[in-house]
Order: sequence, then structure tokens, then C-alpha cells
Amino acid sequence: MLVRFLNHHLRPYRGPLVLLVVLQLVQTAATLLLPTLNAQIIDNGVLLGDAGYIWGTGLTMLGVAAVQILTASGAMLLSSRMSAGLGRDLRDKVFRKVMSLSAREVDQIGAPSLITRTVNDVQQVQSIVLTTADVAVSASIMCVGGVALALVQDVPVSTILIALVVVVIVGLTLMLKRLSPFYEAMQNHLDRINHLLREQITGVRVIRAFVRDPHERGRFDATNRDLYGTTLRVGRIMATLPVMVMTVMNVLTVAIIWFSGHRIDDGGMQLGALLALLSYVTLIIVAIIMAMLVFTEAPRAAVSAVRVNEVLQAESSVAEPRRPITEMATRGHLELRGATFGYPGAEKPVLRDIDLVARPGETVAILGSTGSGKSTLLSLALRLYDVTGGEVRINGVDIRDLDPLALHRVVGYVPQKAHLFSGTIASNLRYGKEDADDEELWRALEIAQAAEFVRPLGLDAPITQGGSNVSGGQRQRLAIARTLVRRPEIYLLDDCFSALDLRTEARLRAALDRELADATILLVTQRISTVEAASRVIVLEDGQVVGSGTHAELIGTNQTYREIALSQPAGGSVR
Ligand SMILES: Nc1ncnc2c1ncn2[C@@H]1O[C@H](COP(=O)(O)OP(=O)(O)OP(=O)(O)O)[C@@H](O)[C@H]1O
Repeated sequence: MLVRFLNHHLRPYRGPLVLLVVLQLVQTAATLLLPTLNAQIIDNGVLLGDAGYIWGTGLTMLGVAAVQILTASGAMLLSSRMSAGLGRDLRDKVFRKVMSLSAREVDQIGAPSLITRTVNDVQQVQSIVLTTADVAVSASIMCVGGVALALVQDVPVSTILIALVVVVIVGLTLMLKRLSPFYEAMQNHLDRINHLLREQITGVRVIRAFVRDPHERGRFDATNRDLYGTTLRVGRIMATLPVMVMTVMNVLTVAIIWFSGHRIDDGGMQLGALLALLSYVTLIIVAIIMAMLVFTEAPRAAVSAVRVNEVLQAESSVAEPRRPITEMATRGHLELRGATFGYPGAEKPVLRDIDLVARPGETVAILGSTGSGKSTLLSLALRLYDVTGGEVRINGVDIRDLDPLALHRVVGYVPQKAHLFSGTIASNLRYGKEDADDEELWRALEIAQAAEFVRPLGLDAPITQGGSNVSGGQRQRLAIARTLVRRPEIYLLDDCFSALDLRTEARLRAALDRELADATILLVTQRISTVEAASRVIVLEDGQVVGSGTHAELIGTNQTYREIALSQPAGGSVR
């Protein structure tokens, strides 16, 4: 899997990869040549007292060493550029993919896991590429070349070397197979820690208010301990590696000295060859130890590659249309026809057979108890999810055939939980229309009843992540203003007056009445006061429409509506 994954994603780096192998080849060849040259100096220079030979070969050795140094540093430069580039590409691909996924897939994989995959898993893959390029390539060449040159020195003694190298490689392979499940568990524990941290940091006020710190600490400790335990088990297996390699190395050295001693006695081998063989043993064992670094990382990187690949292969259930429609004949027309929708894994649909029409100049209010499916209905009109039955039409076009950009130009959305981005008030307001001038921003702020609190701060006042440095009501008004700046045809307002006091809400609704007289508004709410003057109210109960009409019509005829109305104090009007 890892090899296939890298083969695919390293495609743009084929050129540098070939150059890297060439550099490593030259570098390793230079390293391997040095003991042979050394052996020749001893046998032909030192033992025969030939100073000229010693000088000549010595200078050659210096040249070879210079080549070795230059090629080694060139290869290292290339490998770090290549691995950093791959990391950047993968993060980019994962990010783009996540952005293209529908809410369904994001829910399925989970936001914390998506973050771990984009950051940590990509880092694991990047790191294996770096160590492979730096170490494994030269280590493999070193092993093969070292064995070949040892064979040139002496065939019988080299067979001992080959036998023991095979033992080390088989041992390593068996060990790494055992490690793989632990690495998978480690990444899952990391996901879990990420998930807990997110939950605990964002919910810190609730944790304090309920004095649940010890409980939360316990949950975190348990997961942290799991990760520690798994890491320790990996460490225990890894600790046996040096034992195995060092034992083999020592056995090998003793065996070579023993056999070579006999062969030198018999006159079948020279002293220089023995020294060269010992150098090759050291080089090969060092290469194996270096390769071990890669091997120990490989199973973890393989697990990470699978996790990254899962995201890259995920298909959005909200598919882009083959022939996206960008031009629409009408404006501000939203219609749901027999719309039915069920969340994945849920037993029954959340929305069933919903019929609804909203036209320009109309405010259609959707009223219903909590969990009746109001927000889900807006999600369908935004195409966060696709209907499982029926259809949603915008300006007469099935939403599934609409170009996503055209859809988002037509439809504006204010979520139930206002979310702002880190930056300034102005950068948040320009989120949907980058070229909006200050006048447009102030206009939107006036309508959203936010100008009063923004004026003393200024448009460049900082906003922290999520908008945590402004109050809930201020956040809601900024979110409304952000949508107003875009001036879409259809407004989907999801219970976005809930954090406002009734007086501010009434002023805001009056301003909306004036300013958005031609717009289409779909307004989710639980407050009767908000829906009283709506063109039409759709009453939802348990995912079904149980009433439709004006406030005056429904209050007399609809049991559910009357019950909700009677449970609340009377309020102002929408239009
Ligand atoms: N992402 C989701 N995955 C699975 N089920 C969900 C999801 N979101 C909502 N639901 C379920 O769908 C039902 C309708 O939820 P929805 O948020 O649409 O209700 P709502 O009427 O907007 O409620 P509220 O007024 O409390 O905001 C609920 O029973 C809820 O449990």
C-alpha cells in the first residue's frame, strides 16, 4: 500500500528521484571504493615499501572522498526538498478534498480525525520519504555493493557474510510485521486524544460550571495512558533490534577473523583483503542499522498512508453536476417538492414529503419544536445534503443540476450557531463579497442592528477564532450582516435572532422588512412573535408539515400551532 501510494504521489518528482538515486549510487560507490584502495595501499604499498604507490593511491583516495562528500550533501538537499514538497502536496490535496466533501462524509470520518490525518499522518508519510531517500537508498546500494566487493576479496569468507545478512533481513521483516497493528492503534489513539482535546477545550466553560474537571481529566488520562501503553509496547519490540544486529555483527567479525586467519596461513588470502572484508562488514552492518530507522518508521507510515488515502478516495455524496446550470430564468424562487431526507444510519427519515414554496417578497417562517427538522430543511436548500426523495428547486432548477457557485450566489445563509473567522470585523463581513466597500459594510451593520456596537470598535477591530471575543448576540448580528453584504436572492435564516433581546429583534426585523422587500426569506424560529407577520408559516412536527398558512389562519385551526402560541408571550411582527 505504502509503495503504491508513494509511487502515485511522487510522480511529479520522478526527475529529482532519478537524480537522487544516481547521487546515492556515486556516493555509495565512493564509500565502498575506499576500503579496496586501502587494501591495495597495504598489500602493494606498505608491505612492498613502494612510497610512490602509497602517494598515488592516497591522492586517489582523497579525490574519491571529495566526490563522496559532495554527492552525499547533494543527495540530502534533494531528498529534503522532495519530502517537503510531497508533504505540501499531500496537505493541499487532503485540504481540498475535505473542503469538497459534504457534511455527511465529514460527520462520518469526524473533524478531529480529519485534522490528525491532514497534519500528523501526512507528516509520517513525509518523514518516511525523507529517511528512505537519505538512508534506505544508499543503505540498499551499500549492502549489495558491499557484498559484491567482499566477494571480489574472498569468496569463501564472503559466504559467511551473506548468510548472516540474510538472517538479519528475515529477522527484521518478521519483527516489522508484528509492529504494524500497534502503529495503527497509535494513530487511532492520537485521533481520540485530538477528539477529546477539541471537546474539552471548546467546552471548558461548561466543564468548570459543572465542576467536571476531575471527570474530564480522567477521560484524558485514560486515552493518554492507552497511547503511552501502545508506544511502550512498540518500544519493547524495537529494543530487541540492536541486540539482534549487534550480536550478528560480533559473530560475523569473529567468524571472518577466524576463517580469514586460516586462509592467510594457507596463503589463499592476503592481509589487506582481511582488513577490507572487516571494513565491508562494518559498512554493511551500519547500512542495515540505518535501514532499520526506515523500517521502524515504515509500518507507521503505511498506516498513515491508508488513512490519508481514505480521505483522498472519499467521494462526496453531494456530487457536482455533470452539466452545471449557471443561468436561471427566475429570481428568488425556492421550492421543495415531496422532499424527504434521512441521516446516514438513522432508522427513519428526519424530513418526510415536505412541500414548500417561497417567492420574492415573501417571508416563509418554519416553526416547530426542537428536533422537528427545521435546520435540516435549510441544509437541504443549501445542498449541504442531498434529498433522499423528492427534490429541491431554486429558480425552477433542481438544486442537484445547479452550478455550486451559482447556488451560493443565489442563496445566503445565517447559521443557528454564528461562526466568525479569526481576522477583523471587516474581514468577516467581506467573507462573501471581498470587494464590498466600507459603506456597504456599514449599511449591512445598520440593518443587522450591529452598527451601534461596532462604531466605537471600528471595522478593523480584531475577531478571534470562532468569534469568541464578542458576545453571542453580537456574533449573531455580525453573522447576519455578513450575509446581508452579499445581497443574495434567498435568505435562509436559522433561528438567528435567538440570542437577541425582543426589542433588538423587533428593530432588526423592521429593518429587514424595509431593506429586503424584494428578497425571499426562509426563517426558522421557535418564537411565535417572530412569525406573526410572516407571509406564511409552515408548522413542522416530527419531520412532517402539519400546518401551513398565516398566523391568523393557523391560530384558529392548527392544534400544534396554537399550543406553541399559547405557551409564549405575544410579540411584534415580521413584515
Ligand atoms: N448530523 C446529524 N446526524 C444525524 N442526525 C442528525 C444530525 N443533525 C440532526 N440530526 C437529527 O435530526 C433531527 C432534526 O434535527 P434538526 O437540527 O433539523 O432539528 P431542529 O428542528 O432544527 O431543532 P432545533 O430547533 O433544536 O435546532 C434531530 O432528531 C437530530 O437528532
